[in-house]
Amino acid sequence: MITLEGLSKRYGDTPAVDALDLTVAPGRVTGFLGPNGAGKSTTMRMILGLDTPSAGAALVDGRPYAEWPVPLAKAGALLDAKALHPRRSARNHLVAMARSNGIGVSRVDEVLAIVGIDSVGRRRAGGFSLGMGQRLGIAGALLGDPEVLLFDEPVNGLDPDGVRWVRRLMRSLAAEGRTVFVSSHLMSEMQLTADQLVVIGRGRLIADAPIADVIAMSSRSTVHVRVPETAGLTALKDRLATEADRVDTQLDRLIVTGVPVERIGDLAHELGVRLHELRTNHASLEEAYMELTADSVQYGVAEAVA
Ligand SMILES: Nc1ncnc2c1ncn2[C@@H]1O[C@H](COP(=O)(O)OP(=O)(O)OP(=O)(O)O)[C@@H](O)[C@H]1O
Repeated sequence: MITLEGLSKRYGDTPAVDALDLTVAPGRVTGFLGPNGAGKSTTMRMILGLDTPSAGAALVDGRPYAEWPVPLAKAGALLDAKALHPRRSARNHLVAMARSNGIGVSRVDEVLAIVGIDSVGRRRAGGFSLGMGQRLGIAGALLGDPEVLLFDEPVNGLDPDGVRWVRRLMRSLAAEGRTVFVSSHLMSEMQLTADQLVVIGRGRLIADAPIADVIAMSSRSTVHVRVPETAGLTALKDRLATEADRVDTQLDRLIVTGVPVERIGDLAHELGVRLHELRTNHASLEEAYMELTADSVQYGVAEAVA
């Protein structure tokens, strides 16, 4: 488990992370989202003791990461896949990491095989492609067989096969009861991988909720109701107008925002209105995310008018 308590980091006058309170629970994949400069990497660095908080605390299983006797056995991370000695072989890079944590060298060969780069383990890591470098970074994260895993943009540079592999790996690590905290800008990928979403903007928490709730809360999620009789359509529309955020009519169809599908079904039943269709049109995660972060985008460009 990861716990953030009032976690803050300032660089000069700029707050990079601003009073974050958060629990990242085991047994699920938690996606960590936010616009460029939102503070995701800074938060991850503070969890790993690589940056010192200006205020508050970041705890891994109740203690600062660095205080664990074998840190790599508690938490493993992929932060910057390029942060390695370019002339060292991939295997030697992992051997050095393992030795510093008292981890047996046999585990190095295990993790090289898990990430699928065992055949190139003796090649210089500096000559690796972006995707191979990511795999090596993930091998490093898995080295201590840790309970907590942090991945900053893990699918960066991976081909579709590699992306699927990372998705399955994250899901299986979470299924084993581990805490998996992963940042990404790829919304479609997050929608497939994450159970829980944490969204930050300008260093502050915007949302911490199951992915299904984030999507359901979006105003882009609507319920479509098809009503064959005009009188019924009008009656249901008038009734919905008292509690919906918005009701639009398209021919024999009502498009309702802000009322759950179950409630609409109940209201139609109460009014004796016959329905030919009742379905939820879910927003995509990308739509929900854009809406949540609209006020926090620092480096956005004005959207072109079609
Ligand atoms: N070493 C540093 N010195 C000064 N400012 C920094 C430093 N590191 C980060 N920042 C600033 O802190 C803020 C948060 O940056 P951070 O890299 O954590 O964001 P991020 O959410 O990871 O962004 P991205 O999605 O672009 O990777 C940004 O405004 C950034 O410019």
